[in-house]
Amino acid sequence: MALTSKVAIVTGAAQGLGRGFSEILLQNGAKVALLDVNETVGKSLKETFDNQYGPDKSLFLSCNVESEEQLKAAFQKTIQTFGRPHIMCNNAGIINESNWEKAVSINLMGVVRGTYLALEHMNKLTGGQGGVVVNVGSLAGLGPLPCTPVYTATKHGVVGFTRAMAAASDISGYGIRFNVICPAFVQTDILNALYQPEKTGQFSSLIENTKKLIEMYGIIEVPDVSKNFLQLVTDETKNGEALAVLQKGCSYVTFPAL
Ligand SMILES: NC(=O)C1=CN([C@@H]2O[C@H](COP(=O)(O)OP(=O)(O)OC[C@H]3O[C@@H](n4cnc5c(N)ncnc54)[C@H](O)[C@@H]3O)[C@@H](O)[C@H]2O)C=CC1
Ligand SMILES: CC/C=C\C[C@H](O)[C@H](O)/C=C/C=C/C=C\C=C\C(=O)C/C=C\CCC(=O)O
Repeated sequence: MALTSKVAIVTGAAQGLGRGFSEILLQNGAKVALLDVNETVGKSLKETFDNQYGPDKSLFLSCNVESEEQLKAAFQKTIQTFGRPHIMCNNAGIINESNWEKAVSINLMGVVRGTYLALEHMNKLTGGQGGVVVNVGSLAGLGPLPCTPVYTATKHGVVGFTRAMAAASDISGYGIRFNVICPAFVQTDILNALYQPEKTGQFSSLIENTKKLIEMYGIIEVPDVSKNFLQLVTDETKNGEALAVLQKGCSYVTFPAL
Protein backbone atom coordinates (compact mmCIF):
# COMPACT_ATOMS: atom_id res chain seq x y z
CA MET A 1 0.00 0.00 0.00
CA ALA A 2 1.49 3.35 -1.04
CA LEU A 3 1.11 5.93 1.74
CA THR A 4 0.99 9.20 -0.23
CA SER A 5 -2.03 11.20 0.98
CA LYS A 6 -3.32 8.28 3.05
CA VAL A 7 -4.92 9.30 6.37
CA ALA A 8 -3.65 7.76 9.60
CA ILE A 9 -4.68 7.97 13.25
CA VAL A 10 -2.16 7.12 15.99
CA THR A 11 -3.03 6.97 19.70
CA GLY A 12 -0.40 7.75 22.35
CA ALA A 13 1.40 9.66 19.59
CA ALA A 14 3.07 12.41 21.63
CA GLN A 15 6.27 10.52 22.46
CA GLY A 16 8.05 7.19 22.39
CA LEU A 17 6.87 4.55 19.93
CA GLY A 18 3.73 6.51 18.94
CA ARG A 19 5.90 9.45 17.92
CA GLY A 20 8.17 7.09 15.93
CA PHE A 21 5.21 5.45 14.16
CA SER A 22 3.69 8.87 13.34
CA GLU A 23 6.98 10.15 11.98
CA ILE A 24 7.59 7.21 9.65
CA LEU A 25 4.03 7.58 8.29
CA LEU A 26 4.67 11.30 7.63
CA GLN A 27 8.04 10.54 6.01
CA ASN A 28 6.21 8.22 3.62
CA GLY A 29 3.61 10.82 2.62
CA ALA A 30 0.67 10.06 4.93
CA LYS A 31 -1.34 12.66 6.86
CA VAL A 32 -1.43 11.84 10.55
CA ALA A 33 -3.83 12.66 13.40
CA LEU A 34 -1.76 12.58 16.60
CA LEU A 35 -3.95 11.58 19.58
CA ASP A 36 -2.67 11.78 23.14
CA VAL A 37 -3.69 12.75 26.69
CA ASN A 38 -0.49 14.75 27.08
CA GLU A 39 -1.40 18.09 25.46
CA THR A 40 1.86 19.87 26.23
CA VAL A 41 4.10 17.26 24.62
CA GLY A 42 1.57 16.56 21.83
CA LYS A 43 1.29 20.24 20.80
CA SER A 44 5.03 20.66 20.86
CA LEU A 45 5.45 17.57 18.66
CA LYS A 46 2.89 18.97 16.20
CA GLU A 47 5.05 22.16 15.92
CA THR A 48 8.15 20.05 15.26
CA PHE A 49 6.30 18.07 12.59
CA ASP A 50 4.92 21.32 11.05
CA ASN A 51 8.48 22.52 10.53
CA GLN A 52 9.63 19.22 9.06
CA TYR A 53 6.66 18.08 6.99
CA GLY A 54 4.39 21.15 6.62
CA PRO A 55 1.48 22.41 8.76
CA ASP A 56 -1.23 20.61 6.77
CA LYS A 57 0.25 17.13 7.26
CA SER A 58 -0.55 16.49 10.91
CA LEU A 59 -3.15 17.35 13.50
CA PHE A 60 -2.85 17.11 17.29
CA LEU A 61 -6.00 16.02 19.13
CA SER A 62 -6.23 15.78 22.88
CA CYS A 63 -7.76 12.34 23.42
CA ASN A 64 -7.87 9.84 26.26
CA VAL A 65 -8.42 6.33 24.87
CA GLU A 66 -10.36 5.50 28.03
CA SER A 67 -13.14 7.76 26.70
CA GLU A 68 -15.40 6.50 23.90
CA GLU A 69 -16.68 10.09 23.43
CA GLN A 70 -13.19 11.57 23.05
CA LEU A 71 -12.17 8.86 20.59
CA LYS A 72 -15.36 9.35 18.56
CA ALA A 73 -14.77 13.12 18.48
CA ALA A 74 -11.15 12.56 17.38
CA PHE A 75 -12.32 10.39 14.45
CA GLN A 76 -14.86 13.08 13.46
CA LYS A 77 -12.25 15.86 13.59
CA THR A 78 -9.77 13.75 11.58
CA ILE A 79 -12.40 13.06 8.91
CA GLN A 80 -13.39 16.76 8.74
CA THR A 81 -9.74 17.77 8.33
CA PHE A 82 -8.17 15.02 6.22
CA GLY A 83 -11.01 12.71 5.11
CA ARG A 84 -11.74 9.10 6.10
CA PRO A 85 -8.89 7.13 7.69
CA HIS A 86 -7.00 4.31 5.93
CA ILE A 87 -4.61 3.49 8.78
CA MET A 88 -5.28 3.14 12.52
CA CYS A 89 -2.55 2.49 15.08
CA ASN A 90 -3.76 1.70 18.60
CA ASN A 91 -0.53 2.40 20.46
CA ALA A 92 -1.39 4.11 23.79
CA GLY A 93 -0.38 1.92 26.72
CA ILE A 94 0.84 2.08 30.31
CA ILE A 95 2.28 -0.09 33.06
CA ASN A 96 0.31 0.18 36.31
CA GLU A 97 0.05 -2.98 38.38
CA SER A 98 -1.27 -0.98 41.39
CA ASN A 99 -4.17 0.63 39.53
CA TRP A 100 -4.50 -2.40 37.27
CA GLU A 101 -8.06 -1.58 36.20
CA LYS A 102 -6.66 1.55 34.52
CA ALA A 103 -4.06 -0.56 32.69
CA VAL A 104 -6.83 -2.83 31.40
CA SER A 105 -8.95 0.17 30.40
CA ILE A 106 -6.12 1.77 28.40
CA ASN A 107 -4.10 -1.20 27.08
CA LEU A 108 -6.93 -3.56 26.17
CA MET A 109 -10.24 -1.69 26.24
CA GLY A 110 -8.63 1.35 24.55
CA VAL A 111 -7.43 -0.91 21.73
CA VAL A 112 -10.91 -2.41 21.36
CA ARG A 113 -12.51 1.07 21.32
CA GLY A 114 -10.05 2.36 18.71
CA THR A 115 -10.35 -0.78 16.58
CA TYR A 116 -14.16 -0.74 16.57
CA LEU A 117 -14.23 2.94 15.56
CA ALA A 118 -11.72 2.17 12.80
CA LEU A 119 -13.99 -0.68 11.66
CA GLU A 120 -17.01 1.67 11.62
CA HIS A 121 -15.20 4.22 9.43
CA MET A 122 -13.03 1.93 7.25
CA ASN A 123 -15.24 -1.13 6.60
CA LYS A 124 -15.78 -1.54 2.84
CA LEU A 125 -19.16 -3.19 3.53
CA THR A 126 -20.49 0.05 5.03
CA GLY A 127 -19.01 2.63 2.64
CA GLY A 128 -15.45 2.79 4.00
CA GLN A 129 -12.37 2.46 1.81
CA GLY A 130 -10.65 -0.37 3.71
CA GLY A 131 -7.12 -0.14 5.04
CA VAL A 132 -5.08 -1.46 7.91
CA VAL A 133 -5.19 -1.49 11.72
CA VAL A 134 -1.90 -2.06 13.55
CA ASN A 135 -2.25 -2.68 17.27
CA VAL A 136 0.70 -2.37 19.61
CA GLY A 137 1.23 -5.50 21.66
CA SER A 138 4.53 -6.47 23.24
CA LEU A 139 6.79 -9.46 23.71
CA ALA A 140 4.80 -9.58 26.95
CA GLY A 141 1.84 -10.46 24.70
CA LEU A 142 3.62 -13.64 23.67
CA GLY A 143 5.23 -14.69 26.93
CA PRO A 144 5.21 -13.63 30.60
CA LEU A 145 6.86 -10.53 32.05
CA PRO A 146 6.75 -11.55 35.74
CA CYS A 147 6.93 -8.02 37.21
CA THR A 148 3.75 -7.01 35.31
CA PRO A 149 1.10 -9.77 35.28
CA VAL A 150 -1.77 -7.45 34.30
CA TYR A 151 0.30 -5.68 31.62
CA THR A 152 1.14 -9.18 30.33
CA ALA A 153 -2.56 -10.11 30.32
CA THR A 154 -3.58 -6.96 28.44
CA LYS A 155 -0.92 -7.55 25.79
CA HIS A 156 -1.92 -11.22 25.36
CA GLY A 157 -5.46 -9.84 24.98
CA VAL A 158 -4.35 -7.41 22.27
CA VAL A 159 -2.68 -10.25 20.35
CA GLY A 160 -5.77 -12.50 20.55
CA PHE A 161 -8.20 -9.66 19.76
CA THR A 162 -6.20 -8.56 16.72
CA ARG A 163 -5.97 -12.11 15.32
CA ALA A 164 -9.73 -12.65 15.79
CA MET A 165 -10.49 -9.33 14.06
CA ALA A 166 -8.25 -10.36 11.15
CA ALA A 167 -10.13 -13.66 10.83
CA ALA A 168 -13.51 -11.87 11.04
CA SER A 169 -12.35 -9.46 8.33
CA ASP A 170 -11.27 -12.31 6.06
CA ILE A 171 -14.55 -14.17 6.49
CA SER A 172 -16.81 -11.11 6.18
CA GLY A 173 -14.88 -9.03 3.63
CA TYR A 174 -14.30 -5.78 5.57
CA GLY A 175 -11.33 -4.96 3.33
CA ILE A 176 -9.29 -4.15 6.44
CA ARG A 177 -6.10 -5.92 7.55
CA PHE A 178 -5.42 -6.29 11.28
CA ASN A 179 -1.88 -6.88 12.55
CA VAL A 180 -0.10 -6.62 15.91
CA ILE A 181 3.48 -5.57 16.56
CA CYS A 182 5.22 -7.14 19.57
CA PRO A 183 8.46 -5.40 20.50
CA ALA A 184 10.77 -6.48 23.33
CA PHE A 185 12.28 -3.68 25.46
CA VAL A 186 12.43 -0.32 23.64
CA GLN A 187 14.18 2.87 24.77
CA THR A 188 11.16 4.97 25.84
CA ASP A 189 9.78 6.41 29.08
CA ILE A 190 7.76 3.28 29.86
CA LEU A 191 11.02 1.51 30.79
CA ASN A 192 11.27 3.85 33.80
CA ALA A 193 8.58 1.67 35.38
CA LEU A 194 11.50 -0.50 36.41
CA TYR A 195 12.53 2.20 38.91
CA GLN A 196 9.00 3.28 39.93
CA PRO A 197 7.71 0.80 42.55
CA GLU A 198 4.21 2.28 42.31
CA LYS A 199 4.04 1.12 38.66
CA THR A 200 4.95 -2.52 39.39
CA GLY A 201 3.08 -2.53 42.73
CA GLN A 202 3.34 -5.79 44.69
CA PHE A 203 5.77 -7.15 42.04
CA SER A 204 8.37 -4.39 42.47
CA SER A 205 10.62 -6.86 44.30
CA LEU A 206 11.15 -8.62 40.93
CA ILE A 207 13.43 -5.82 39.73
CA GLU A 208 16.47 -8.10 39.46
CA ASN A 209 14.55 -10.61 37.34
CA THR A 210 13.43 -7.78 35.02
CA LYS A 211 16.97 -6.43 34.75
CA LYS A 212 18.15 -9.93 33.73
CA LEU A 213 15.47 -10.09 31.02
CA ILE A 214 16.52 -6.65 29.78
CA GLU A 215 20.16 -7.81 29.68
CA MET A 216 19.13 -10.93 27.82
CA TYR A 217 16.96 -9.19 25.20
CA GLY A 218 18.79 -5.82 25.06
CA ILE A 219 17.12 -2.47 24.46
CA ILE A 220 15.90 -1.59 20.95
CA GLU A 221 15.78 1.97 19.58
CA VAL A 222 12.44 3.42 18.39
CA PRO A 223 13.43 3.74 14.66
CA ASP A 224 14.18 0.00 14.54
CA VAL A 225 10.63 -0.72 15.67
CA SER A 226 9.14 1.92 13.34
CA LYS A 227 10.59 0.34 10.21
CA ASN A 228 8.95 -2.98 11.14
CA PHE A 229 5.69 -1.17 11.89
CA LEU A 230 5.85 0.28 8.36
CA GLN A 231 6.13 -3.23 6.94
CA LEU A 232 2.88 -4.26 8.67
CA VAL A 233 1.17 -1.13 7.31
CA THR A 234 2.33 -1.40 3.70
CA ASP A 235 2.61 -5.14 2.98
CA GLU A 236 -0.84 -6.05 1.69
CA THR A 237 -0.17 -9.78 2.15
CA LYS A 238 -0.04 -9.36 5.95
CA ASN A 239 -3.29 -9.91 7.85
CA GLY A 240 -3.61 -11.51 11.29
CA GLU A 241 0.15 -11.37 11.79
CA ALA A 242 1.98 -10.86 15.08
CA LEU A 243 5.44 -9.47 14.41
CA ALA A 244 7.96 -9.99 17.24
CA VAL A 245 10.62 -7.28 17.18
CA LEU A 246 13.80 -8.16 19.06
CA GLN A 247 17.26 -6.61 19.05
CA LYS A 248 18.54 -9.64 17.14
CA GLY A 249 15.91 -9.17 14.42
CA CYS A 250 12.20 -9.52 13.79
CA SER A 251 10.06 -12.55 13.00
CA TYR A 252 6.43 -13.36 12.30
CA VAL A 253 5.09 -15.50 15.15
CA THR A 254 3.89 -19.03 14.33
CA PHE A 255 0.93 -19.95 16.53
CA PRO A 256 -0.11 -23.57 17.14
CA ALA A 257 -2.71 -24.79 14.65
CA LEU A 258 -5.73 -25.95 16.65
N1 LIG B 1 8.97 0.74 25.33
C1 LIG B 1 8.84 -0.57 25.41
O1 LIG B 1 9.71 -1.29 25.94
C2 LIG B 1 7.67 -1.23 24.78
C3 LIG B 1 6.45 -0.58 24.66
N2 LIG B 1 5.38 -1.24 24.13
C4 LIG B 1 4.09 -0.59 23.99
O2 LIG B 1 4.24 0.54 23.15
C5 LIG B 1 3.20 1.47 23.41
C6 LIG B 1 3.79 2.86 23.55
O3 LIG B 1 4.59 2.90 24.71
P1 LIG B 1 5.97 3.69 24.80
O4 LIG B 1 6.13 4.59 23.66
O5 LIG B 1 7.01 2.71 25.07
O6 LIG B 1 5.73 4.49 26.16
P2 LIG B 1 5.63 6.04 26.48
O7 LIG B 1 5.25 6.08 27.91
O8 LIG B 1 6.86 6.74 26.05
O9 LIG B 1 4.45 6.58 25.58
C7 LIG B 1 3.10 6.30 25.82
C8 LIG B 1 2.24 7.42 25.26
O10 LIG B 1 0.89 7.06 25.46
C9 LIG B 1 0.20 8.19 25.99
N3 LIG B 1 -0.94 7.74 26.78
C10 LIG B 1 -0.95 7.14 27.99
N4 LIG B 1 -2.20 6.93 28.40
C11 LIG B 1 -3.01 7.38 27.43
C12 LIG B 1 -4.41 7.44 27.27
N5 LIG B 1 -5.24 7.01 28.22
N6 LIG B 1 -4.91 7.95 26.14
C13 LIG B 1 -4.09 8.43 25.18
N7 LIG B 1 -2.75 8.43 25.27
C14 LIG B 1 -2.22 7.90 26.39
C15 LIG B 1 1.25 8.91 26.84
O11 LIG B 1 0.88 10.25 27.11
C16 LIG B 1 2.47 8.75 25.96
O12 LIG B 1 2.57 9.79 25.02
C17 LIG B 1 2.48 0.94 24.66
O13 LIG B 1 1.32 0.26 24.28
C18 LIG B 1 3.49 -0.04 25.25
O14 LIG B 1 2.86 -1.03 26.01
C19 LIG B 1 5.47 -2.53 23.67
C20 LIG B 1 6.65 -3.20 23.78
C21 LIG B 1 7.84 -2.60 24.29
C1 LIG C 1 9.49 -2.71 33.63
C2 LIG C 1 9.44 -3.16 32.23
C3 LIG C 1 9.18 -2.05 31.33
C4 LIG C 1 8.71 -2.10 30.10
C5 LIG C 1 8.30 -3.34 29.39
C6 LIG C 1 7.88 -3.02 27.99
O1 LIG C 1 6.80 -2.18 28.00
C7 LIG C 1 7.66 -4.23 27.09
O2 LIG C 1 6.34 -4.24 26.61
C8 LIG C 1 8.00 -5.52 27.71
C9 LIG C 1 8.52 -6.56 27.09
C10 LIG C 1 8.80 -7.72 27.85
C11 LIG C 1 9.04 -8.93 27.48
C12 LIG C 1 9.32 -9.92 28.44
C13 LIG C 1 9.32 -11.22 28.38
C14 LIG C 1 9.17 -12.08 27.28
C15 LIG C 1 8.89 -13.33 27.54
C16 LIG C 1 8.83 -14.41 26.61
O3 LIG C 1 8.42 -15.47 26.99
C17 LIG C 1 9.24 -14.26 25.20
C18 LIG C 1 8.24 -14.81 24.25
C19 LIG C 1 8.51 -15.00 22.97
C20 LIG C 1 9.86 -14.89 22.38
C21 LIG C 1 9.79 -14.89 20.89
C22 LIG C 1 11.17 -14.96 20.28
O4 LIG C 1 12.15 -15.11 21.00
O5 LIG C 1 11.23 -14.87 19.05
